[in-house]
Amino acid sequence: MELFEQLASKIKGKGVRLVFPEGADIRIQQAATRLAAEALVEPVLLGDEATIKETAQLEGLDLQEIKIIDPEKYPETAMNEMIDALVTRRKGKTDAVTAAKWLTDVNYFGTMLVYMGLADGMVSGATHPTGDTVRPALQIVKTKPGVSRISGAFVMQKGDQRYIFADCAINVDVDAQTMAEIAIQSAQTARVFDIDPRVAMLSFSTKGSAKAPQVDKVVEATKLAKQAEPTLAIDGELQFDAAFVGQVAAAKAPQSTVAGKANVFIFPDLQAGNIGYKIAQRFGGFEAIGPVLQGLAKPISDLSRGCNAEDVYKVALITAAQALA
Ligand SMILES: CC(C)(COP(=O)(O)OP(=O)(O)OC[C@H]1O[C@@H](n2cnc3c(N)ncnc32)[C@H](O)[C@@H]1OP(=O)(O)O)[C@@H](O)C(=O)NCCC(=O)NCCS
Ligand SMILES: CC(=O)OP(=O)(O)O
Repeated sequence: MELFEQLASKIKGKGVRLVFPEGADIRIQQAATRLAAEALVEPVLLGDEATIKETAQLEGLDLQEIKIIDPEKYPETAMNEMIDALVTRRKGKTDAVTAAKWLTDVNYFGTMLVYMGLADGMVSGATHPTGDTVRPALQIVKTKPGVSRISGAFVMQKGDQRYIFADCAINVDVDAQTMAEIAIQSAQTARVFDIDPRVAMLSFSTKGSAKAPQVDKVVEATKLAKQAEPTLAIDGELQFDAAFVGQVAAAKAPQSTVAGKANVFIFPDLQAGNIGYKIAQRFGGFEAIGPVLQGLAKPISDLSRGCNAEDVYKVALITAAQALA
């Protein structure tokens, strides 16, 4: 069964409540109506009800079955409870005035619905940049036990080829420890998507071909990841061609058991990761699904602003499956 059919069969009829803060966006509405019609998700759209319905009507979409919450008209008692919960969660870092201000932002409001258990997950980022989408989750939902940094992976898919790229979305620069943690998290993400992970720690150098502090970081990260998970198939530092192409691997890293056959690619910083996935997507014709946020305590997913309704639908399936995991 194809990946998204598998996810759909897992979540169908389970009543997973996903909040979509960008309720007036047509791509969100198209995905939400499809998810509701297929009984995969119970979508909750945030925003001004009249605007949301006007957009839907123009596109001929029927939102009868879909819940809409206008944060501006949220009942006063419920809003006060939300402010209190946010202030308590922030443990002295955020006062009630700031909390009330934050909650005028749909991403904070949606994140609080998830944090308070009033929704099971959230999908946003079709119109908001990643920072604005994920910051509330980093501040409020925070990491799962045992994880120190959240990161963003993409599932890159074309035909029967499927790979994981990370971090392509969150950590602007990483030290060796964080890069090692991202590698381990990404191997776990790979298993969720039926990929048996072989992890390449990417660099502009292969096995000492160049000397620079940036290369040392990748070597150190590889060592730390191996120490943390000795059975994981992981190697570095590797250039992308050595990681991916058998012939190049034979020349550049003949001793490596990962080189030439890697399927999980860990980038040394966000410049490389974000540029890398977009090149594979736009030149290489790969579908880029994600970013799938790794390490959050509750599922909140970001979208690329370049997404279409199909991307929103797929990210929603992943988010709903994470909510049931
Ligand atoms: C994600 C991002 C917005 C966080 O930046 P920020 O808001 O300036 O982060 P701060 O350092 O102020 O931290 C805010 C909170 O989030 C937490 N946080 C930040 N990054 C985190 C991470 N990777 N994992 C876990 N927590 C994190 C901090 O600990 C802090 O928590 P606190 O308020 O409880 O102390 C920022 O790293 C960013 O812009 N990344 C790039 C996003 C992007 O544009 N990607 C490309 C497109 S996908
Ligand atoms: C993931 C990503 O690059 O997002 P955006 O295109 O919205 O910046």
